[in-house]
Amino acid sequence: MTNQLPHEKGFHVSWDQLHRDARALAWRLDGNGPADGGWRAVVAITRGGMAPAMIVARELDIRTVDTISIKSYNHQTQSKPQVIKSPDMDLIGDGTGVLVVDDLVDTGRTLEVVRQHMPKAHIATVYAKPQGRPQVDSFITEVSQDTWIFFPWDMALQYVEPYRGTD
Ligand SMILES: O=P(O)(O)OC[C@H]1O[C@H](OP(=O)(O)OP(=O)(O)O)[C@H](O)[C@@H]1O
Ligand code: HPA
Ligand SMILES: [Mg+2]
Repeated sequence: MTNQLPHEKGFHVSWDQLHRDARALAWRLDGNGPADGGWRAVVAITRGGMAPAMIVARELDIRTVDTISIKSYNHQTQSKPQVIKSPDMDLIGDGTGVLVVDDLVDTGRTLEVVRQHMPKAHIATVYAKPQGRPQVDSFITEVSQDTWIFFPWDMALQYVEPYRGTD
């Protein structure tokens, strides 16, 4: 394992910030579902989409929640996206009224696979990078392409040296 980042900048997101941003996403989506029936299900893209999907489902009072599992990274190295597990397609249909939620879109390759599965679903992420933006229907915060977003489940509190150092 290496500590070296392929990106110049780090954007560190706390649980509190993630909660606020996922709530903001839910509020943005509220009332924007199809006129006949609104949002009827949430599909979380595992694993990173599960925490924001839970918050969005809670805010919008949606109790039908499924998952799609797409693996596209090993640590910070991208490989060809693979569908490991599909949602219940009897429930999802073509995706009308379905909210697909992920933590972020980066290159957009994960969401390309999702769109093939559920062409009419609404895809929402909390964070977005410019290259992936065309793949996402709603998001809250954009960061630059050379930023790596660190999520709270990948971090821990730890000691840092004082700014002026110690003798
Ligand atoms: O837009 P892309 O370039 O495809 O990248 C975005 C995807 O990559 C990460 O998931 P990852 O595949 O690492 O799995 P994880 O959610 O289980 O961490 C992230 O959670 C998004 O799902
Ligand atoms: O910036 C990122 N942070 C965490 N996971 C990711 N997967 C793709 N891009 C990112
Ligand atoms: Mg993911």
